[in-house]
Amino acid sequence: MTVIVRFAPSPTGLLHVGNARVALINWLFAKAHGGYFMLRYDDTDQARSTEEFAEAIGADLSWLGLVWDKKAWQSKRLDQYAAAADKLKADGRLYACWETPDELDFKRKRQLARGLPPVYDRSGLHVSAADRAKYEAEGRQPHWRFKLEHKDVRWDDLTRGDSHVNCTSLSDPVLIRGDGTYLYTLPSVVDDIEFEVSHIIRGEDHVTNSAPQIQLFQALGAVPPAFAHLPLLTDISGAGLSKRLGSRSLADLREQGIEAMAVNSLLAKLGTSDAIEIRSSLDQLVDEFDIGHFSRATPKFDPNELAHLNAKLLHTLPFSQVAPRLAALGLEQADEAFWDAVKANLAGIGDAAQWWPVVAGPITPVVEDGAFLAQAAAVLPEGPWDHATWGAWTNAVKQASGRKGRELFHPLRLALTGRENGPELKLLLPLIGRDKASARLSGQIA
Ligand SMILES: Nc1ncnc2c1ncn2[C@@H]1O[C@H](COP(=O)(O)OP(=O)(O)OP(=O)(O)O)[C@@H](O)[C@H]1O
Repeated sequence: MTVIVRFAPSPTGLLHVGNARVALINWLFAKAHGGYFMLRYDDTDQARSTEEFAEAIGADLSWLGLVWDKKAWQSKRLDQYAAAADKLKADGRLYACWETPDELDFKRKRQLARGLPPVYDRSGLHVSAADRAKYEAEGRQPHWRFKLEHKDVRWDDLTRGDSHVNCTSLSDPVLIRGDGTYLYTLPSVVDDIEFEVSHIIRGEDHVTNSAPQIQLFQALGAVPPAFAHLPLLTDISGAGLSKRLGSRSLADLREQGIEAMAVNSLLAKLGTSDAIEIRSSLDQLVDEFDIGHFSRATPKFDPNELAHLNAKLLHTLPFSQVAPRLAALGLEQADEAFWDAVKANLAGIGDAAQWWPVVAGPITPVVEDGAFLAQAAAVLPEGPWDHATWGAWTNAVKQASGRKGRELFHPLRLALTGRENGPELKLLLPLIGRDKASARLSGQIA
């Protein structure tokens, strides 16, 4: 069987880390099984969907490296949904209902007051021709419900195991609103059939939808795909994430200097039995992927954990990979030695910019003890300088001054870099060079 999966966001906001986790797991599942990943915009809600959000979602997925094999827009496929609706009507599985929202509300309240579950009573099935004519004359538009079979629907969920929903306790779902627009269910199933989706991997928010959807697959003459419902990712406080509220968006993370592979490394392993470690490529995550490793416990997104992974990742990146990005930060002259010196001290790649003046100048040195610095300047070695220079020089300063430890090193760092702490001076010193070092030790801006 060819594995075909889809990520189906509504373009109503920016992707958050929860959406990204589902997209990534779909993509990894497809690639681990030699299959295909589809991006499908669930944009039938024309009022809230925008082209800008659709583009931003595509850009976010591309940034993560989740290249899609196919892309579709539900708003361009309305004819297919109408054809499916016609078939369901002809088969007696889609029926018109004429209640107004107030009438439905009243019915629900009455049922609840009698201690009954607020399940739709199917009165739409028994509307007389006269009543129908009356409603039409009043200008009412019917909404359309899918007639469920009142039975238990079971499926073997790849994450939740044996799952079932008793459809007797569900209202027949509305598939088409009074204004003729489609709710999520019908377009989703029609697309999954047409695009031959083999596995639906999505958030747990869709578990109860699965039973009516399975019946809908069958009513449209198709075999339902396999399902995996993953627990929803929450914030560290346990609060939910929402695309519409703009929480934890990928765009924000990118803005903060977080690397795509740091996000992928975290989201591919969060909520699994595997250790969370930095991975430098999606291929590595594909090799390690097993959907059976995802647990049912609610995973929490911890920004500090991501920041920590990001710093670790930067440490592993070769200069060839970061050179264009350093250039984009205005550091065209930064070379491999600079990158190797600073990479361990960056929270985000943008931080490299703050270290550039330390090697290229000018900076204002911090002079704590001028006499000591003069003593140190006097024993500065002649060039050429390399990684051994710092050790040789500080040994000489130690001999000359009798200082050691922090008392020896800290004033040198303050003078040479103007900062309390930072990259290893062994690596920085040859980049600063003798002239600038000497000037800074005497308190000059250099
Ligand atoms: N917090 C979350 N954790 C994991 N998956 C999620 C989370 N929220 C949504 N998803 C999944 O993301 C996919 C895209 O869903 P959808 O576009 O409806 O996102 P959403 O964030 O729920 O949107 P909105 O906030 O606009 O309702 C679905 O598979 C959905 O189950």
